[in-house]
Amino acid sequence: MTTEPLRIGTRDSILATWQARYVREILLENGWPAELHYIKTEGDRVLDTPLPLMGGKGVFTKALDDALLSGGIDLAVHSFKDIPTRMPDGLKVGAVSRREDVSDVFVSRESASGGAACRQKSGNNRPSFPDDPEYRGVVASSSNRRIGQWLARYPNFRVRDIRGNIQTRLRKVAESDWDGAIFAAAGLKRLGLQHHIAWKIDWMLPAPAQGAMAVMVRSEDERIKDAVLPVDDPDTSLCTGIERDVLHTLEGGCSAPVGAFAEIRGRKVHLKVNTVYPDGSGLIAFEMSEDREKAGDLGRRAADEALGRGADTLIRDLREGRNSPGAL
Ligand SMILES: NCc1[nH]cc(CCC(=O)O)c1CC(=O)O
Repeated sequence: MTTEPLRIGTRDSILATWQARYVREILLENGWPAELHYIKTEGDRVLDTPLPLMGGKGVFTKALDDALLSGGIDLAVHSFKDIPTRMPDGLKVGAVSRREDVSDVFVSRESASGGAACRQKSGNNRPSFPDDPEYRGVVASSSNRRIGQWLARYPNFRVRDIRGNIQTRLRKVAESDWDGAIFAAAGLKRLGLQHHIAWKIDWMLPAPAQGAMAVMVRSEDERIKDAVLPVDDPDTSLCTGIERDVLHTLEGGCSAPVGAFAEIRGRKVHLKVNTVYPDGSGLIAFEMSEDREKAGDLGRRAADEALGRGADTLIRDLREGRNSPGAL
């Protein structure tokens, strides 16, 4: 039995590092010392291109997949929502962590710099700008899903692209003349930056697997698969698996405007799905539930339901470069 520490591959952003350290703690508690290996991905290097234009698939994961396959690292820790639904040959998800807050939140120009002073009382998710459909505001996001859902609700907003790690994005918002930007609550909370949240966007559906971490391992590496098992939360694994099945069946990449959120309520799994054009038109939204024991194909069935309701046209239009229905 060797005593070499396990090698955990991670991106070098502070969120990625926090997540890799979280996994390292659990491994250590279970008798597996481990060290972090920092690896830059295309998504870290190329910061001047909007995410949906970067070819989507695996911009935050490919360099870590390659390091796993070549044996340079033993496991890789990711935000699960950044992992393409099509797994590279030879790799698999070995564990899915319990979820942080899954919601998307609004960081206003004021809360990006000031924080707590402008924070609203919890339970009050009222917008930080005039809640008037005529209001012509500006919101920043590089996610088609967030932009589409936002414009479906606030069609008079203009949209700005925003890239970079969490601190960079907070700084950009603070220095901007925008109303604010949309962030994942999970990232801000993990880093103790929740005081920058102005309000929770409680009507927005998160990305499939948002708020969960996933540990990637080599499919054949029994030793590492055993080591990472204590990180796994079976309920989160079930729910995020269903959400990712929706995206996979719709054949949307990680930049597809697909929201999906599954949660366990008693004996049932309850799933919410929506799809929308990035210009805010053509919103399709519905819910389905199924007994836990029979929920194995809930994600696929929900995707079929979405296709029947018109998501087939959306997927075709986006693949052919049309961002709104009928636009040629
Ligand atoms: N796409 C980048 C990304 N990937 C995971 C998170 C946050 C953590 C999570 O959602 O699990 C973020 C930042 C964001 O969306 O604001």
